[in-house]
Amino acid sequence: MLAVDAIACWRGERAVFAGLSFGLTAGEALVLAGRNGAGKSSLLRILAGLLAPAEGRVLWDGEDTAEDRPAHARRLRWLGHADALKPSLTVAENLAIFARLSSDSSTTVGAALAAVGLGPLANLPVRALSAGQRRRASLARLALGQAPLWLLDEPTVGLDAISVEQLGTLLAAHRAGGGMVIVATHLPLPLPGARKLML
Ligand SMILES: Nc1ncnc2c1ncn2[C@@H]1O[C@H](COP(=O)(O)OP(=O)(O)OP(=O)(O)O)[C@@H](O)[C@H]1O
Repeated sequence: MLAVDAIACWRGERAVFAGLSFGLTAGEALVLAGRNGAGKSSLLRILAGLLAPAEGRVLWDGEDTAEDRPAHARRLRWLGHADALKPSLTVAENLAIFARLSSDSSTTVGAALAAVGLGPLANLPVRALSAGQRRRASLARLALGQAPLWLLDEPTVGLDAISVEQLGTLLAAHRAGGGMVIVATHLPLPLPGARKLML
C-alpha cells in the first residue's frame, strides 16, 4: 500500500540519505533506527508530505502522494516532537478540535482519552498536565478516527512504563485493523514483528 521508491534527502547542503526504497502493507510496522542525525525525522517528514524528497517518490496504492497532498494528509496521523496542543484549553477540548479537523467521528473523544488512561484528566487545561501526561494527550489523537498510516517520531519520550504499555496496545489494535505504523525511536517499544530500517 505504501511504497517508497528510491528517495534521497538533502538538508541544507548535506545529503542525509539516498536511494532508499521500501514498502509497507496493511498490519505492518517499521521501526526507524540510527544515530542522531541519521535522518529518521527527515524520513518521517517526507512520508508525511511535510518535506519534499530531493529524488524519488512516495506512493500509496501505486499513486504518487505528491499528486494529491490533501488526500495523503487524510490517510495519516502524524506525531512529531511538538505536542500540538493548546495549553489554555482542556484535554477534551483539544481532542474535540482535532476530531472536528479530521472530520472523522468513528471514535469518541472519551474513548480516545480512555485508550491512553487520561479519562480522569479530561477537564483539566493542558497547561496543568505533566510532560508525560501531555505526551499521552497528544497520543490520544491517534485513537481518533481510522487513518491507516501512523507516523510517530519518538512517541515514548516522557512516558512511564504503564503508558508505554498502553501505547503498545493502541499500536496492536491499529495493526490488527489493517493499519500501518512507522516509528522513529531510540527506546524499546512493544511492537511485535516490526521490521527495522537502519538509517
Ligand atoms: N531544518 C533543517 N535545516 C538543515 N538541516 C537540517 C534541518 N533539520 C535537520 N537537519 C539536518 O538533517 C540531518 C538529519 O536530521 P534528522 O532530525 O532527520 O535526524 P534524526 O535521525 O531524526 O536524529 P535524532 O536521532 O537526533 O532525532 C541532521 O544532520 C540535521 O542537522
